[in-house]
Amino acid sequence: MLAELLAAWIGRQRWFGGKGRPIDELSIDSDVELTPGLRHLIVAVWQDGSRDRYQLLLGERSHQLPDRLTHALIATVDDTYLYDAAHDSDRTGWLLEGMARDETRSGLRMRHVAGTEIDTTQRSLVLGAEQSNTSLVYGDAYICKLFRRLIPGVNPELEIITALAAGNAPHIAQPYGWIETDLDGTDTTLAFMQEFLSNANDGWDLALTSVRDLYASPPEIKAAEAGGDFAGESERLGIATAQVHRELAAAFPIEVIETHEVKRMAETFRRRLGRAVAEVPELRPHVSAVEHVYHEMELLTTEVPVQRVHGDYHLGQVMRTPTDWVVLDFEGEPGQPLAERRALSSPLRDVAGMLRSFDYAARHLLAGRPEADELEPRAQEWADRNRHAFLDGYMEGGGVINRADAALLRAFELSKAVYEVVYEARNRPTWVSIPLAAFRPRAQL
Ligand SMILES: Nc1ncnc2c1ncn2[C@@H]1O[C@H](COP(=O)(O)OP(=O)(O)O)[C@@H](O)[C@H]1O
Ligand SMILES: O=P(O)(O)O[C@H]1O[C@H](CO)[C@@H](O[C@H]2O[C@H](CO)[C@@H](O)[C@H](O)[C@H]2O)[C@H](O)[C@H]1O
Repeated sequence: MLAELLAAWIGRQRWFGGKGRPIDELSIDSDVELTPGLRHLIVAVWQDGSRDRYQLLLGERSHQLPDRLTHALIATVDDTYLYDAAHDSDRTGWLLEGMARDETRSGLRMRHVAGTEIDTTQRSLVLGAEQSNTSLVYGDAYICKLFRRLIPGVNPELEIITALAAGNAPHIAQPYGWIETDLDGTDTTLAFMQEFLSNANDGWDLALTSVRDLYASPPEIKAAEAGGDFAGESERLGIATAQVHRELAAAFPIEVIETHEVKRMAETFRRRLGRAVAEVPELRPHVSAVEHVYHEMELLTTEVPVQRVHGDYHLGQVMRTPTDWVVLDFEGEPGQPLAERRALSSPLRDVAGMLRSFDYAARHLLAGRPEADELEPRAQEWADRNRHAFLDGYMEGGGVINRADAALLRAFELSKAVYEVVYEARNRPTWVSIPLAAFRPRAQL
């Protein structure tokens, strides 16, 4: 009965990955009472013969559900209201207590990071932009991300942040605790809690403010002269990025991949391109130009130093505190298998991701607008200026980009743009034109 009610509800949730396909069956794999009125559930959802698992915090209240929770209602059974308790600050405090006390409940292990103390009096709010995960912000102290779709294994975010924090790395949000369980016999991260950067701004919002300022300035004003010039910030972000890469190299293994593996990498890029073209036909006219870039990478690149990297680096993953840039979300590209997200890669992949993001910021206000053609040169100027500043900062901070790396960097950029075209076609179809602009011929950096 509960399984049927959950099956009717789960398909409508923002974080549910199988939207648009009928749910054939939902079963409850695990059901643990954390405290009276709060249960932790792992459910298996079957669609088209494949299974995905999700976690839920199930709240139960008798007789009455406060108004503030009606949007989280799952179902009413007799006099009992069943609801998504991630939204119930009267109950979510229990997660803080569980982590602070290192509690274990029927295989659910709640842990705090050694040397930290968790203030269990903080009350939570669900962060507005609930996407593939649900983040609970506790007061202005912590942000706890509940991973909704469960993938067996330690989440790369937990793995990387705790390793960097152990080395006192400056550009990360401090870790406080996590929740884990065994899934298919593997330690699996269910939630991860970090310091909440209460007085910081998102890099994407800051960059857009700068772009808007330029577009509102008289046409003769150059990006460098506009009041909201962002290049200083881009350069500082480059310096911070180089430092994070150094710290990742120190905390995890590093290797050098040689010619035959570069070929394998090019094959992976080509396979992804093939799949992307099949899904988004607008890519077809660009295939031969992209393949040419992949071919050049194979010809010119002999050895590539590889290490752990961020993996999905863009302006929405960095925050500017009053003093510096902080890097968030070391989870890699959502949707890729865990092994791929943890694989060693060239740090230039992250550099390419951020370069793409400057292009996005410059063009996103123009997507579908009648004034797009007129503003295009200004968009290009803003993007070039900030891309250069970021690269200057990266090298100033000790990051290495030598002459031979140009072909590799270009290949990473285009491969990321291919990924973005698919991402936008699936999630934000009106934005597809933004990554498609990356395939237009342009001056090389
Ligand atoms: N430590 C933090 N402090 C303040 N805000 C944060 C923090 N971590 C994440 N956020 C906010 O939450 C948003 C989404 O975070 P992110 O880790 O990228 O989650 P997701 O993987 O669901 O996209 C960020 O863009 C940022 O605005
Ligand atoms: O932040 P996530 O890990 O969920 O990353 C995914 O979503 C991103 C969108 O929020 C997407 O990033 C793309 O859009 C950004 C602007 O919203 C832009 O700055 C990035 O350059 C662009 O790639 C990301 O690719 C996707 O994995």
